[in-house]
Amino acid sequence: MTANPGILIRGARLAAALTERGAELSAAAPVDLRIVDGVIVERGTDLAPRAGERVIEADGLVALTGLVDLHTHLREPGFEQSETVLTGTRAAAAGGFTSVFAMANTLPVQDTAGVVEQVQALGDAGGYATVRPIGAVTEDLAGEKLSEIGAMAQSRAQVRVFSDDGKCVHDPLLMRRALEYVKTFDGVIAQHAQDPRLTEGAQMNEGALSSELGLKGWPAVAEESIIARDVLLAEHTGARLHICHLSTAGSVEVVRWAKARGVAVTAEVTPHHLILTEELVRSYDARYKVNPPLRREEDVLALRAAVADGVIDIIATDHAPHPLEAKECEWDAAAFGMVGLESALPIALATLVNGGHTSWAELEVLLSHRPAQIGGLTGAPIALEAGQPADLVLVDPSGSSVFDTERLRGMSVNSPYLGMELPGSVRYTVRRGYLTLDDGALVPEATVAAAARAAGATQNGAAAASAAEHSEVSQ
Ligand SMILES: NC(=O)N[C@@H](CC(=O)O)C(=O)O
Ligand SMILES: [Zn+2]
Ligand SMILES: [Zn+2]
Repeated sequence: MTANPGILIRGARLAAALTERGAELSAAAPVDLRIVDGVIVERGTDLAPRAGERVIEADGLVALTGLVDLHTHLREPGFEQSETVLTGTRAAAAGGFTSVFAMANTLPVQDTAGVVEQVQALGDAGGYATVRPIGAVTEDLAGEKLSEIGAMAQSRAQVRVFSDDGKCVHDPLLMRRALEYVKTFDGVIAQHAQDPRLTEGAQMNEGALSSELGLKGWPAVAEESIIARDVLLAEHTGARLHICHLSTAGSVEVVRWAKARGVAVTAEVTPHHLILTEELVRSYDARYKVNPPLRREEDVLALRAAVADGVIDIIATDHAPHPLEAKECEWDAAAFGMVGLESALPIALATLVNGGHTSWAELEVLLSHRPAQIGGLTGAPIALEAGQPADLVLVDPSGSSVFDTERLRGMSVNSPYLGMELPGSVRYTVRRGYLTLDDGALVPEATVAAAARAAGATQNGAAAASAAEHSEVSQ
């Protein structure tokens, strides 16, 4: 029956066991994990290898449940010169991600059941990661009329997260209606908080430096005022609100206040807003042009502290690939956005774990459990123990290396970290019991696609097949 003889991981340290900030790896006992047919079937010590089993020696490696990115731009359909679902999920696997939520700013926009189902199917076929499409809040992201939220939620893609990301849902009545709508099925609105009037033509963080450089400023209040409004709307409607890419100290204070009031708000921060500052804009190198813009050192420190004290719930990459010509131009003409899937874990190590702001166990929550929970992702593990789905990542936290284009596995190279020395590396990614990243090398497409098909036939396949039958009957 078992086509796949399984995997035995020996001597890994579980992130979940490293609960103290600043703890050495030796604070956790090494454990072995046996994986068969997409499930962790055994956890113990000194497990004996079985015939045909792939043995991974994980001494010195940390095991986390597979990373989940709530904010990825996969660009397909429409912008395949930047990324495709396949290339973006390869980048995800290289970064230790087993699931990604794909933003809706594609062409056509992910604002119908047909488009979200297409994106999800492309993810399923590739097999490098679970792709959960995000639905647009408004038709064509135009901010004028609500999209087919219900149809997307009921589609095979079962959309739970809705966002006009790239654009702010600015009309307060539309925002209110969207929140009311998603509340009926426990969905969530992920807001790109940017007041469009306050940021017309804006190019970088507003302050002394923007004046000095002669670039139009993007004030912190453009973000903070939308967050303040939306947490009040979330409180009023009782719906779940998620704030994308928090970038200012003031935003942290607004979210802190909202949480203290009991509002159902969650917040994300990107790796780049945890490490980079506006000073980089002095170079006029458009790799540093991003939305929201890089802010001041004070903001970076406030964001790290907010992760440490739980005001910020998750880290999300906002992986935003762009072709060279969109970046190798004058600052004003360049596109906003940075790739981030492959660098997320090293940056999180550099800024949070190695800095003593979070433990490994907290990092696993920030990059895996909590984003899964916010996005309503089903079938993701909540612990690496027997009976759980085998989505996991093995990370080598030791050493550091220069981050170069070799490390980028998507189509675009607009990373702000090229040439920087970053700690740690992702060694193995296991999705549904099969390898997508093997000792730092991506597993070939045909192998992964075949493994995904086989995995579909055993576990989730049963549910998917019955859902498909059901939808055929009901059509
Ligand atoms: N973050 C970015 O700078 N760009 C994103 C849009 C967005 O996330 O707002 C993109 O789609 O390129
Ligand atoms: Zn955005
Ligand atoms: Zn985005």
